[in-house]
Amino acid sequence: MAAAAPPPAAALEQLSKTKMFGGHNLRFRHQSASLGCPMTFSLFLPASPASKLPVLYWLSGLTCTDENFIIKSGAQRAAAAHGVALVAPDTSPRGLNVEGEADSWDFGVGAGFYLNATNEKWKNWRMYDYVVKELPKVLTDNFEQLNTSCASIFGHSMGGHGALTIYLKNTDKYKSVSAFAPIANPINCPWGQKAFSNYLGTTKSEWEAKDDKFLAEQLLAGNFEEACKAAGAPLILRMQPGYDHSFFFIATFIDDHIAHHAQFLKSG
Ligand SMILES: N[C@@H](CCC(=O)N[C@@H](CSC=O)C(=O)NCC(=O)O)C(=O)O
Repeated sequence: MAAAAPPPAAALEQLSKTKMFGGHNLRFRHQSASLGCPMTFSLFLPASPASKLPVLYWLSGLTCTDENFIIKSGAQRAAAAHGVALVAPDTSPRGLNVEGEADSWDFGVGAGFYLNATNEKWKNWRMYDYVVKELPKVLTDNFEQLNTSCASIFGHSMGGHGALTIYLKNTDKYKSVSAFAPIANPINCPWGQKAFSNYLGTTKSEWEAKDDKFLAEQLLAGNFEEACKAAGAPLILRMQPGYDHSFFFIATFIDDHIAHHAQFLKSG
C-alpha cells in the first residue's frame, strides 16, 4: 500500500517584501492552529546562502507586534553579515474579541507572555506552543533555505522572559539564548502577577509549575549570576548604565547579541 501523502504546507500570505543589506525583510500572515486566529510574523532572509541558514528567533515585549523589532532594532546588518535568518512573531493572538482583551497595554492583546494559558477565558493565549512548535513547522514547510533544526532564541522584556523560559525548557531545540532587560522574576513583579493570575489562575503553585523554578527563584540579575556559577552554566551578564528600556538600548547592543548567537549557530 502506498504511504499516505504528507499534509499540505500551511498557507502563507506574504504581506510585504523589502530589500535590506542585500537580503529581504518579509512579512507573512497565516492561520494559527495553536491560537485559533490569523497570526503575522516577520522574517529577515540574508542574501542567497551557499548553505541553509540557521534561525534566530526574536521575542518582543509588551505592546509590540512582529514589526517593532524589524523596524527599530537594526538587527539586519549583523544578521546579514553572519548569515543568520531572523524570525520575529507577533506577541499574542489578535482579533478574537475576548472581553477585556484590550483594556490595558500590559495584558491580553500584545501581552501573550509566551505561555499556554490554562484559564478557559484565555484559552487561545498559547504563545508557548506557537513559538516552540507551530512556527518552526511553518518555517520548515515553507522555506527550504532555512535549517530550522539549527536555532537560537533571544528577546526583550516580556520577550526576554519568553526566551529564557523557552530555552531552559527546550535546551535540545535551541543552541543559545540571550535577553535584553528580561522580566526576570515574573512571579514577583506586577506585570508577571497580572499576567499569571489571569492566564493561569490565582493559585501561585500553578504559576511555578508553569514557570521555570530556577528562573522564578533566582533570575534577579546578581542572584542569577551566582546561580549560574554554582550550576556551572555559562553566563555573560552585562549591566549597561544609563540606557532605558527602549529600542534605542536594543539597537545599541543588538550586534553583540547576534555575534554571540552566530558563534553557536555556525559551530556545526
Ligand atoms: N505603552 C507603555 C510602554 C510599553 C513598553 O515600553 N513596551 C516595550 C516592552 S516592555 C516589556 O515587555 C516595547 O518594546 N515597546 C515597543 C517599542 O517599540 O518601544 C507605556 O506607555 O508606558
